[in-house]
Amino acid sequence: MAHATQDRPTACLALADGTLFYGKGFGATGETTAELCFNTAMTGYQEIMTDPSYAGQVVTFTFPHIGNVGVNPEDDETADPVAEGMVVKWDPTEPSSWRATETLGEWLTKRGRIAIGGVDTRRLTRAIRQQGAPHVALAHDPEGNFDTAALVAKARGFAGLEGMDLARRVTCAQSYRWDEMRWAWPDGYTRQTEARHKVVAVDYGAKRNILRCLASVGCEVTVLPATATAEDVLAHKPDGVFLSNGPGDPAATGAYAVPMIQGVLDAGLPVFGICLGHQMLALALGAKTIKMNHGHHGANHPVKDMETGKVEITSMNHGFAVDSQTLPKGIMETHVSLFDGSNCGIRMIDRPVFSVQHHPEASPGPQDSFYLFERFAESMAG
Ligand SMILES: NC(=O)CC[C@H](N)C(=O)O
Repeated sequence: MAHATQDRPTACLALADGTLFYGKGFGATGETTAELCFNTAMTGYQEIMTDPSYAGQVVTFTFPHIGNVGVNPEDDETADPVAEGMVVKWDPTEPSSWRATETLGEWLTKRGRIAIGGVDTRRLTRAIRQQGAPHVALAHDPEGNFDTAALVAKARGFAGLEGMDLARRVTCAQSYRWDEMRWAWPDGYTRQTEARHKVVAVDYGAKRNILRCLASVGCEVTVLPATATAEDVLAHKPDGVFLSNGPGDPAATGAYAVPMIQGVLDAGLPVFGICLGHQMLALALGAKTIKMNHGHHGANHPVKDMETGKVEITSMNHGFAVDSQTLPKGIMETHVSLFDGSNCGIRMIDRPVFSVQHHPEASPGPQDSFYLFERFAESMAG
């Protein structure tokens, strides 16, 4: 009997269609509801869990060995994990890295995030690919008591990310100066340590490494909350404006971001956007965004630069996309996903206003996309 008790599942993942996955819980106990996505990256689970763009989502990791290098204070993309929970194949082993200060489980527990191990993540990923990102409830109970009908009902009750403005939830409370002039890359890759360009970065859920990358190409960065107006931005007399990544539906956040962006465009400033920032720049220029079936989440996504013909290996994390069919005249499609042909970049033909769907601050390439930061800095040099 002791054996049976030990094997009793302590976590349950319920999909809205009634499918149940059982496993071993780690991290916090309790319940959460979210949209479920899968991420194919082999490294960077800590950066993924702390990427604010994952708010409202539970992440299934397709790579089986998650947690095996522990967690450390340097790799956070923001102060807290913002993904709602994680689903993994194997239970994490003891960390084997000199950088580890905690186990993944301890770290998740402190931050109130639930994880389930021992799940057939291949089966789950196939289900996500076939049906689209499902709504789920994830529960962790050390006693293994689950009211599965109630969990399925909670999964069904989750409103979904469409129409959700989550940027307001994860943005900074107040403006601040990004003063970390430290290397954006572990190998010390940097271009510029002296600030030459005044940049306002509007924070819809910005990853720290984006701000580091801006600093490393010579930007003095002032970060403003998501709800900043064009007047708030222009009051800083910036040389250029950066629009960050972030969670939720671009159309919902666009309700207040688009007027701000249009005001900045009217002022004639260079603009650079990443991910949610890209989607909202597209909205401000008159294009539309759509919800994807299961999105792009991983660190091996090939993106073609249509102007040079070069392919960049990129990091991706998005569930919405710019509909390239809706790009108005004067806006060119600069980048395209080689996985499915979806839009990955735009620019105004006659002005230094551009944005990309992928994450040039992340480093699978490892530096394939860094030129975008340099392009932004050059556009402010005149
Ligand atoms: N990483 C991001 O900025 C994500 C943008 C948007 N929330 C999406 O899922 O498409």
